[in-house]
Amino acid sequence: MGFTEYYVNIFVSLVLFAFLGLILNLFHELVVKPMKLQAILLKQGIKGPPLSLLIGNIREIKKAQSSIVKVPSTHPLPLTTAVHYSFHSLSNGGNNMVCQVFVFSLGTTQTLLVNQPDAVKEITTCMSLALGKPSYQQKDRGPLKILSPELYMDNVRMNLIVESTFTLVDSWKTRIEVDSGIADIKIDEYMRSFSGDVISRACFGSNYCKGEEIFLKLRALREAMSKKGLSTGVPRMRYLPIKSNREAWELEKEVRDLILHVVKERKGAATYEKDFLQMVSRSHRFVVDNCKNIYLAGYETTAVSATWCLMLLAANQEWQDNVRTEVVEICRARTPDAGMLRKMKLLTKVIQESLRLYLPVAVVSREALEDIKFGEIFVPKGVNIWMMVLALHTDPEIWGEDAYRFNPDRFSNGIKGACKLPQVYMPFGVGPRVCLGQNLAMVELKLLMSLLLSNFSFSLSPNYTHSPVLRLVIERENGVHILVKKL
Ligand code: HEM
Repeated sequence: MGFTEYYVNIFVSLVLFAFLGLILNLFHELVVKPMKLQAILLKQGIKGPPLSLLIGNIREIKKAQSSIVKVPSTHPLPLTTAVHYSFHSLSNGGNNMVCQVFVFSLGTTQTLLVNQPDAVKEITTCMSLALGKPSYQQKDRGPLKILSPELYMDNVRMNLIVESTFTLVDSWKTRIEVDSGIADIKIDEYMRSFSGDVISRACFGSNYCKGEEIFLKLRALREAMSKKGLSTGVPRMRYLPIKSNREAWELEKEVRDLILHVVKERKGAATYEKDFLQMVSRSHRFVVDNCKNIYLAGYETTAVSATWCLMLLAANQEWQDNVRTEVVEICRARTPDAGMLRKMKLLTKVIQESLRLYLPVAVVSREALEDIKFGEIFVPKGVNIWMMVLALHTDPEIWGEDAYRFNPDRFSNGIKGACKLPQVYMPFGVGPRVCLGQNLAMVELKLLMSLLLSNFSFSLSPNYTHSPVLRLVIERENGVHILVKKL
């Protein structure tokens, strides 16, 4: 054997070994592991739809989602969000050992869906003990910590939010003038611009115009992913070079470039010292991932919450009038500050109730990082646990007969007084990975609502149809139309 031939043979053998290793690894990840996890769950009587290779039961999930019950547009509104029925319809028998859980698989991942209070008690404990990390998210919060609102919700940031709110108020005043006194406004885009503007200014030191391209691309990315069922989480399938993935990769690259551009600009302009980007000085990948998280986590969520809250105020005139009276009395024609916002008890109750019924994030998820036990149920490491917070927020056994009704008064004695199991109220999640922006979000919502209420009155437009749908967040399929009048 010649010298060259010898090396070629070694090279070919190495390639073959590597290929074989890859095939074995894929077989283990895609077939052996999910089957093993499913067998452990099955042994305990926890069944799920049959597992099909690679795509799991994504088809069933999609089918169930598309058959969501549409709630008719009637006044007063039936506030049943209907969305969670799509998940209930997937349950094949459930299990009544400790809780009603059922398993479904997202591609190669086994997921337990939990919506029973007994199990939630155990799960929230597990979350608080940091035994799980949010599924499909980075393990380390990293520089996200700097958003800790106790530290950073100060007057400067507050003023930035006020500026964003006034931009919105002014644009509505112009619309009302053009429409001779009363405007029929589809509020969704306005709420998105507002929320995007706040994130851009308060965390990234730019305004919505600059951030807009990033938000639009992120939205397109989100849509591309949810269209293909990828948002429901099939981690390994994300790497296959199929058309939808290639589209998503292209968008991801564009978002990355745009974010890095903002980062570079920020480095050159020393303005607001607590600006998020100035505090982050690690690798590009790390910066981009964290910025993407903030843009995504803080943008749609707040926009959607504001939209639903306004819809509820428009549909409940008495509450609207009462909250307006409270705001006017506290503010006395001054711009609200932190002290004034704290005194707005009625507004706080309205926002809490709105976040109960129309919480943007319907599912809080964790991946078991080690074997754990929930009551009698053994959950092996690697299984994802999805908590259907939406179902828990509207369970009559927890909230009483009027669980589906808009009744902010239930929060008169705080969350503890509002329901039997206060730990199930978790619009911002729970445990060590609880939402980092919750205080910022509450301040945003309070400022926005108080300034809108002191400038305008609202009612539902005849063009409004009640159609909440569960995508990545609970949003409205046809948008929320309200009639807005200047006071
Ligand atoms: C009404 C508005 C908002 C709602 C309802 C909301 C809700 C949530 C929920 C449910 C989670 C998951 C928590 C868990 O898994 O336990 C989360 C995570 C997160 N939120 Fe929010 N959020 C809102 C606004 C914001 C804002 C304005 C920001 C930042 C500017 C933000 C930043 C984050 C971040 C960074 C995380 C990930 C935390 C981690 O993984 O450690 N959120 N949010």
